Amino acid sequence: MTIRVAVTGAKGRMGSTVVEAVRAAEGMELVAALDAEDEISPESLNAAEVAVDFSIPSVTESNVHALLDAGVDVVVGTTGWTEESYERVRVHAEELGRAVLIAPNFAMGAVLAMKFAALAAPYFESAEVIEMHHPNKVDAPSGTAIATARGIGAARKGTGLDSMPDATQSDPEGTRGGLIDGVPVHAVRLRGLTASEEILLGNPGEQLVIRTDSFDRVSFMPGVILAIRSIRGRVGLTIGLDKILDI
Ligand SMILES: NC(=O)C1=CN([C@@H]2O[C@H](COP(=O)(O)OP(=O)(O)OC[C@H]3O[C@@H](n4cnc5c(N)ncnc54)[C@H](OP(=O)(O)O)[C@@H]3O)[C@@H](O)[C@H]2O)C=CC1
Ligand SMILES: O=C(O)C1=N[C@H](C(=O)O)C[C@H](O)C1
Repeated sequence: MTIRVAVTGAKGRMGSTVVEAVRAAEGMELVAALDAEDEISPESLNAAEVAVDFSIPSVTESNVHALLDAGVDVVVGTTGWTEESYERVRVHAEELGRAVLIAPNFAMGAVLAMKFAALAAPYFESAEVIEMHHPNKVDAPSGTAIATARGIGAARKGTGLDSMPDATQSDPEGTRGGLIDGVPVHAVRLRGLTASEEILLGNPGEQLVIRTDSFDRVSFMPGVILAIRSIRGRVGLTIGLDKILDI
């Protein structure tokens, strides 16, 4: 059976790539391509069953609520989510018996890098995350870096690795990065990049580096298409593509 798909943020870098991917996908039909100027309503969604949101961090939550009210399940790649906004969407989706999947990164390499980092984290004294993106990105740090740092922080809990070795006493310019769950996170914006992340893990005399690079936005498309196919039949909020891949 054909899945009727709508895209919100359809004129953006990711949205326009998703539009092409849905058009090319077997068993899917693109029935609506909405952007900033378009209202989200049952009419504008044109009987879509699943909507994919790649808009901007400041509007994604309200888009998701509007999409749920309009009667569709929602796949979200937009960043900017907090524990509070997750909770509001979880409650709304459960009330309506609908499904929302929010993933900070749909690229296989990035999903696995987050997993590998959490797996390695309890065995290293030091861990730092460096995310590197194109200079048009509006948010920092990246959603992927936040999720990576949270995964590392959670994996270190209860292991005796209370804090990381760091003798820094003075850093008036904040060059040691931002701390997320105790993990230093550094953001680079560089012309020529698309999306990269490096996780550095250190012990006396050794280092493990986990690196993932998206050179092209096509890297995110297999994950987005898989999410569209998998979301039907689920209820409530799912966070992360790893849950769909069951890894
Ligand atoms: N999960 C993942 O795998 C990935 C996630 N991302 C995330 O996806 C998001 C989008 O990134 P990117 O495509 O580069 O950004 P862009 O700025 O290229 O695209 C965003 C689009 O959304 C539009 N928009 C603005 N307001 C609304 C609205 N209310 N409703 C619908 N659309 C709206 C923008 O229009 P206008 O320009 O007129 O404001 C623009 O066309 C970011 O949060 C980014 O971090 C990116 C890559 C992969
Ligand atoms: O804005 C981007 O480009 C990306 N955003 C996501 C993020 O913030 O993690 C995913 C990927 O890194 C590309």
